[in-house]
Formats: sequence, C-alpha cells, structure tokens
Amino acid sequence: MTAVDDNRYLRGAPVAQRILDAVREEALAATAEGWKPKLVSITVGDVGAVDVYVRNQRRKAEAVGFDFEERNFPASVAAAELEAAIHGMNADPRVTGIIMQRPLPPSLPVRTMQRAIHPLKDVEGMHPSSIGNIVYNELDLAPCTAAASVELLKSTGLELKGLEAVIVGHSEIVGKPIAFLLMSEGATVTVCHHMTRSVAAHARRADALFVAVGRPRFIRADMVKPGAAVIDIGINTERDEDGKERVVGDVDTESVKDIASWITPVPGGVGPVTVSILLRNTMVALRRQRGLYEANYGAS
Ligand SMILES: NC(=O)C1=CN([C@@H]2O[C@H](COP(=O)(O)OP(=O)(O)OC[C@H]3O[C@@H](n4cnc5c(N)ncnc54)[C@H](OP(=O)(O)O)[C@@H]3O)[C@@H](O)[C@H]2O)C=CC1
Ligand SMILES: Nc1nc(=O)c2c([nH]1)NC[C@@H]1CN(c3ccc(C(=O)N[C@@H](CCC(=O)O)C(=O)O)cc3)C=[N+]21
Repeated sequence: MTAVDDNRYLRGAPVAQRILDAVREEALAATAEGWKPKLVSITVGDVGAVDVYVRNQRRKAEAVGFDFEERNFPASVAAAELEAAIHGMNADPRVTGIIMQRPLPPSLPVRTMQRAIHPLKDVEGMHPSSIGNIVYNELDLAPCTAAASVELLKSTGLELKGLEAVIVGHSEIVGKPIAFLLMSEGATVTVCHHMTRSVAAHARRADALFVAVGRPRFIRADMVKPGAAVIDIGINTERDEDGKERVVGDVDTESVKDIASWITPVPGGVGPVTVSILLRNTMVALRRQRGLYEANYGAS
C-alpha cells in the first residue's frame, strides 16, 4: 500500500486544516475591527534546519490573513542587541506574536532570550511564566509541537483518561510539555530519556507512544505494542543512496506501521499541525492583548 491510501497513517493535513479554518475566520473578523494579527519570526544565523518551518509559517500565516515578518540576525549578534530588538517588538502595537526559532548559536543563552519576549506576545508558550500555565491545567496557549502531538492523538478518538502514554525525549520544548498536557487529560504518563534503563521495555507498554529524540529509526517494530498510536515528532534530514536529501522522523515507519493502529507520517504528520497551532496561539495572544487594551481604554 502507498502512504496515500493506508489508513493507518494519521495525517496532519485534515487536523491542521480544521484549525486553520477557525483561525482564518477569527483573523478576518479581528482585521475588520482594526486588529490585524501579525507574527514575527526571529532566526539567528544561518539555520537550515528551521528553513522549512519558517517557510511554512509564512505560507500558512498569509493564507489565514496574518501579516508575517522574518527578522534574521547574524550569528555574531550580541545577547544585549537581540534583547533590545525583542523589546522593540514587545512595545510595537502592530506585533501580535513573536516566535524565536531554535537552535540559537551557543553564544546566546536560550532561556534569557526566551524570557525577553513579553508573555502576552509569547505565542510558543515558552516564557518561564507561560510554561507554568500547563502545570495549572490552563491549556489554551501551550507549546506548539506538544499541543500538535496531543491534538493528533485526540483525532484518533481514543479515550485519554487512563491511557498508558509513553514519551521518549524530555526536552523543554517538546517532551516535557507533552507530559503535562497528557496528565491534564487524565493519561498515565511515563517519560523516557537517555538515562532510562530500557526505553524498549517502557515503549512496549504504551497505548500512545510519543517520540521526540532526533534520531532516525530510533523506534523499531519490536518496541511497539500492537494496536498502539505512534506519534512521530522527529524531523531529521538524511541523504539517501543517490545523494538526495529527505526528511525522516524518529520512527522506523515501514516496520512500525504493520504493528501500530495509527502512525503519524513524516513529513505530513506533526509538522503541519505545529504550524497551525502556532497561528491559533497567535489568535489567543491577540484576544488577550485586545482584552487588556479594551479594559484600559474602552472598546475601540
Ligand atoms: N514536528 C515539529 O514540530 C518539531 C519537531 N522537532 C524534532 O523533534 C526531535 C526532538 O527535538 P527536541 O526535543 O528539540 O530535541 P532535543 O535534542 O532537545 O531532545 C532530545 C531528547 O531525546 C532524548 N534522548 C536522546 N538520546 C536518547 C536515547 N538514546 N534514549 C532515550 N532518549 C534519548 C534526550 O534526552 P537527554 O536530554 O536525557 O539526553 C532529549 O530529552 C528532533 O528531531 C526535532 O527536529 C522539534 C521541534 C518541533
Ligand atoms: N522555537 C522553535 N520551535 C519549534 O517548534 C521549532 C524550532 N524552534 N526550530 C525547528 C524545529 C523544527 N520544527 C518544524 C515544524 C514544522 C515543520 C513542518 O511543517 N514540516 C512539514 C513539511 C516538511 C517538508 O516540506 O519537508 C511536514 O513535516 O510535513 C518542520 C519543522 C519546529 N521547530
């Protein structure tokens, strides 16, 4: 069977489209009322790995009626200079949301830079004061990739309450927030990382397996429970035999798709949903900014 007609594939496109349709409707209404959403993407240096992400952000942002601006800084930019530029965007009323693409050059402290983005404009939900919200079960503006992964799991129709979920990878931006989102939904959550004694032993128990490690084919068929839902978050670039570059996830999709009941393809799985959640988060930020403005100055 081909990737297109195999119904084990849990494809991102329909989930992403549903989100984008709702965002577009809200964005058009807000624009008509003088509140056009604008997203600013910050990249530092020449980071090929984020090109696809930023390209898709622009394409989808424009498709739903947002303004989109790319700000690229040289890898040599000083922390104080980048911070000052972010403060300028914080103060600019035309800017609704700011996303700082990772990775940053090692010379820049990620957490300090992330903290420079005002929480009201933090559309990734990665400011230390934003990320706390998911601990308190406030889930409407959660880190995009984590929210996208959980959204895809929900689209299977599986009952999340009591579900055995295993996450491989515990980064601040992906694995940890997925764990909090799933706990909020009532799942029983196990988080694996490089010190875990046997990732395979945990993974085999999972009704839902989330993989965010950054290594092609890390999860093989013998690590998956029959009938499980496998959410492959990895985005890795590989060269095949004839030298062509291709994007692969962290799961050995070819073998795992015969065991799992659902598997997200890469590309075409989590990635497109991540982009649509980023735009949805921008609308949440806009609503909050507008609410604050109107509370202070009255409705416009
Ligand atoms: N689709 C999307 O929207 C996005 C996709 N990604 C992709 O997801 C993947 C992960 O990204 P990210 O979380 O940022 O990556 P990080 O490198 O920050 O995290 C990788 C995680 O994997 C763990 N790990 C590494 N080796 C092993 C091992 N042998 N056994 C168990 N765990 C291991 C690490 O654990 P430890 O820290 O203990 O070493 C770490 O927690 C990448 O492929 C990335 O490109 C990322 C962001 C968005
Ligand atoms: N602060 C920050 N947050 C991130 O979430 C973040 C980041 N930095 N840095 C880079 C990684 C990577 N990432 C992708 C998201 C979507 C696609 C995507 O849309 N992929 C499509 C297209 C793939 C293709 O066309 O080849 C797909 O998977 O189908 C790709 C990559 C987010 N990341």
